[in-house]
Amino acid sequence: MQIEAHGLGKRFVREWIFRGLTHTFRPGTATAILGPNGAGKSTLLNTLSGQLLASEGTLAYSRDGQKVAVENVPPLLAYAAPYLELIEELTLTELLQFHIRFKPLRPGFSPARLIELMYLDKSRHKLVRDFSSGMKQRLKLALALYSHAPLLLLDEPTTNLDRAGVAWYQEHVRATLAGRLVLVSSNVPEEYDFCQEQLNITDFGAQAAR
Ligand SMILES: Nc1ncnc2c1ncn2[C@@H]1O[C@H](COP(=O)(O)OP(=O)(O)OP(=O)(O)O)[C@@H](O)[C@H]1O
Repeated sequence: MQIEAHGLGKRFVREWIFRGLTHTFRPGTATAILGPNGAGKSTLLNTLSGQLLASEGTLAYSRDGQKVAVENVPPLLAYAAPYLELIEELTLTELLQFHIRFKPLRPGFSPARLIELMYLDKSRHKLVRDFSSGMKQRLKLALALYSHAPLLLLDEPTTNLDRAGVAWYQEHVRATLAGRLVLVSSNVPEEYDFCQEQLNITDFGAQAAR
């Protein structure tokens, strides 16, 4: 998956969040989107993935040299972020079975395998509502990392994770990078130290929370 942004800008009402962003995000690369709180990292991720409409500029998506229309991006996208909700009324097993009907897992992976990888065997029949915040984050990450999707967006991926959880993230993000376009929004080096590229959103007019 490749994303070409040209002169990209996003404004909420009269406030420009970023402007003039021209960059090609190439397949098989991982880019860290850096910047202070409130600068617009999440807004940029959502704009790049077509979930928010850009206020100016253009975005072009392609996969294996073929153009991809913006409305066809969602099935190609796996996304983990603090503001994306899990279905709390389901048990872990029910949630995985429901989720994979819309977002299949990578070939060779099953819900049972994912539960093992997350070390959540004892919680397979527990309601997601009753998970700790760290367990929920590990679940969100596993669903994104192990989805069969060529575009992976990770927004503040170690939110709520303890040391063991951070080590788990680092192991599994590296295990699932190959061939994907990965964008990580972060302020924490341990979340993005595998990224070959860095893009600082303040270079495009963004400012800290105001
Ligand atoms: N839907 C919206 N309407 C109006 N303003 C918005 C909207 N979404 C975000 N903003 C504003 O855009 C700016 C950037 O927010 P964003 O969440 O993208 O920053 P961030 O860099 O991801 O922050 P953090 O590091 O704190 O998560 C903030 O000033 C925020 O209030």
